[in-house]
Amino acid sequence: MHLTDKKIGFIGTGKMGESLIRGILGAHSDISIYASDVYEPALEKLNNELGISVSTDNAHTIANSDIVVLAIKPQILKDILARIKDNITSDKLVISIAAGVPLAAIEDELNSDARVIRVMPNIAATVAEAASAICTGSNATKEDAEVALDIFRSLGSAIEVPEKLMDAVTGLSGSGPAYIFPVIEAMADGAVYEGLDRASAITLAAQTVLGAAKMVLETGMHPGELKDMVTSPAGTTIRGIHTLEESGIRAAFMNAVIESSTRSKELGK
Ligand SMILES: NC(=O)C1=CN([C@@H]2O[C@H](COP(=O)(O)OP(=O)(O)OC[C@H]3O[C@@H](n4cnc5c(N)ncnc54)[C@H](OP(=O)(O)O)[C@@H]3O)[C@@H](O)[C@H]2O)C=CC1
Ligand SMILES: O=C(O)[C@@H]1CCC=N1
Repeated sequence: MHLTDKKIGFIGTGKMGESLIRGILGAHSDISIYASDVYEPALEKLNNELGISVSTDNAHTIANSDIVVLAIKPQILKDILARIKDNITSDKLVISIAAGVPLAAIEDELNSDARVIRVMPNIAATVAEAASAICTGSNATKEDAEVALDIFRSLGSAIEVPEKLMDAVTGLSGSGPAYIFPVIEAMADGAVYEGLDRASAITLAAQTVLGAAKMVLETGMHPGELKDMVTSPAGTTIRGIHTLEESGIRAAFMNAVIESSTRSKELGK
């Protein structure tokens, strides 16, 4: 099975829908993508820039697709599912990326044979560096899971997890890019304070985050050990680390992930 044999439809072309569409087209330029949304200017932009087929009619998108990605807000998911229920036949694979919404809640709104997979990607799909996790619904086959993993691995990395861990994934990697953007901005601010120009400061800060992440992924070393490689005794780095620890950086990041996971659980209720 090749992904390019599949036609993918997007319901919702907001921030995440567009990110996934751009990422998928970057990885598979000849794939057929259909998309619908209520906001016509967003559709026109995607049609003009990417040449994909667009419509304001979700039924049209579904009819043309083998895989239907639900990229709409969790709060309106139930309403939309009720409206598209009879368009989702068992020959289609449904992928929901809605934060918090459990597979059972989605399956309850669809016909009993609906094949559903839940995925938590992140916005870095735009540049094929997303970190995604998937879990499978009661009718999804092994092949469906492979198809979903293929799609999201082509957008970065993807793993399968038990559904009970999806809120933790949401708090960590789903929301995570938004924790790191301010870190990059703030690090650059520090260098601007010290006299570096803004553009150079942002480039150096972003490359520093990218390089640190790549070292963790490629060396397999523990982040603490990598940190120790940078901190010379009585050097510059340990002074910076001391300040960060005084500011409670570890608790701040842990709490961000925990609070975001808690909000994901709330969205599922
Ligand atoms: N943003 C992110 O980084 C991530 C988001 N997610 C999940 O992705 C989903 C989408 O989030 P995001 O892209 O940020 O949200 P957006 O609001 O940017 O996108 C949702 C889009 O759906 C449109 N829409 C509303 N009603 C309908 C309808 N009836 N039919 C078709 N389209 C409709 C909205 O239009 P309008 O605005 O006019 O209402 C909007 O363009 C959410 O469930 C979120 O939890 C998951 C991982 C990361
Ligand atoms: O903030 C949100 O709710 C969505 C889900 C994960 C990232 N953005």
